[in-house]
Amino acid sequence: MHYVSTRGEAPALGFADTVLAGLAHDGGLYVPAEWPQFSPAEIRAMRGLSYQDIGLRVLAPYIGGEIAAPVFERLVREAYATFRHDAVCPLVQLGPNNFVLELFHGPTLAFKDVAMQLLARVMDHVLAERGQRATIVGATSGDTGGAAIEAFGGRQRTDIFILFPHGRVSPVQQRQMTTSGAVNVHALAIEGNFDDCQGMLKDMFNDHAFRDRVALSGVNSINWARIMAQIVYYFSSALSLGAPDRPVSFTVPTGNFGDIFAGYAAKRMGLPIERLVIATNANDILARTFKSGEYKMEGVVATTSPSMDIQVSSNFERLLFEASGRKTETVQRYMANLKQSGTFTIDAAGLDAIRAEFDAGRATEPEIADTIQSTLKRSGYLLDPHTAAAVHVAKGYQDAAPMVILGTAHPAKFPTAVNAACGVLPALPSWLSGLMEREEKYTVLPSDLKMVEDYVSRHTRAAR
Ligand SMILES: Cc1ncc(COP(=O)(O)O)c(C=O)c1O
Ligand SMILES: N[C@@H](CCOP(=O)(O)O)C(=O)O
Repeated sequence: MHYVSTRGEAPALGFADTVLAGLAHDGGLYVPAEWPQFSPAEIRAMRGLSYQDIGLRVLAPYIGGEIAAPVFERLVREAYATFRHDAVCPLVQLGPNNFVLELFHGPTLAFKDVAMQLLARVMDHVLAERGQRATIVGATSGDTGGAAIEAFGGRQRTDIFILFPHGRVSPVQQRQMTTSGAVNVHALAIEGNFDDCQGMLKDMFNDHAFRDRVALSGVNSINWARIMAQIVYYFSSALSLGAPDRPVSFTVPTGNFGDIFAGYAAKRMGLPIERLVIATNANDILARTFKSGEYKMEGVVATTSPSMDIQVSSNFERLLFEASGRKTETVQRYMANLKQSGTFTIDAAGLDAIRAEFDAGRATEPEIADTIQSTLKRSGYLLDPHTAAAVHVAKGYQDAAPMVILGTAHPAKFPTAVNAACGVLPALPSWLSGLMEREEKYTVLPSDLKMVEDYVSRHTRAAR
């Protein structure tokens, strides 16, 4: 297996190089050169397997033999031993044909742990084999940062710098990033929003001198390994509901488009998926694009689902690549327009291709609050605001296929919003109970590329 850039001007790479590269050298994102295929019989044969064993089968073609099978098996088993539920990602039934896939039983209570726990182990293994170190820089709207710090904190071969928007993450999210205490962890509160943080991260990757000097790597979903690991739970949940003999639909709370792109990948691999529904909060650029074909930035508003307060949805580029028939010139044109004028228009064929695979809807703040309240009343189930956005949007798509809503965060990460919506104050699980009392350590920096690069250069131990 090798991986190609969505912009077509970077060398194709094998699995390990793709993981270390993060973003391609031409500014594009890596995607598999072809989608591995699973026949209905091969999918059927996964029924009844554990989450870990399904993962080993689904992920094997992507590794392409670059990590020896027994080693990869150990990494997978160690990664999911950190989860507090035997099923790793259990399904909970809310009503007839209606399910929540709980992705928040990992150490930081968000779906990011599913991929990050594996990515950290894979990266460590590759770096150790090569005798190298790496500097990891990540941008977060709240959850990726905590998951990355938890997964990479204390590791010998990496220093990790997480850029988060100052004052725009929940108090629990912030403490998960600022109280690690590990010497290789640096939490940077940036005076800006998530798009500013992610924009600077991409600029760092495109500053090749800096990138090479610090051996830059990324753990956002620009890194293919993040998407890859998230494909597994589409298989595991669909298998529990009768795949491949019964199609299943998914509604996914969406920001950076990584999670739902993993669903698209599962479909391309042969998993029968009826609908893939994009659910946004009030920052609805994806829902608007789906309707009009015009991707148009309008500024971000702060919501009770802060992790989805995103305008520049990085993985949408992977979809544009597929929807254009893998025409890298088309992707380059769209991305150049976006950079220049904050907008681009998807051509008719591309838009038809996207509409053939996806549906999309948005949830307003009152709709999210109402959904938290009514779901608690009707099903006795407490949603976090991100999952609630998806539950609201999914209501418009109830048909014959079971609908699986991706439960991306535990409600205790957003206690104020949940309490305001339904009067219940969700408590943190016991292993995190001291979190809010721990001492914080973080540095506030302006949204200024040179200042952030300078900070990273001075504090990394991987500089050449
Ligand atoms: C809790 C939560 N839900 C949903 C999302 C959106 O996921 P994605 O960015 O993969 O679309 C995020 C952040 O990305 C998140 O942290
Ligand atoms: N919502 C995310 C934003 C970054 O997403 P990623 O999946 O690209 O890492 C967050 O919580 O940080």
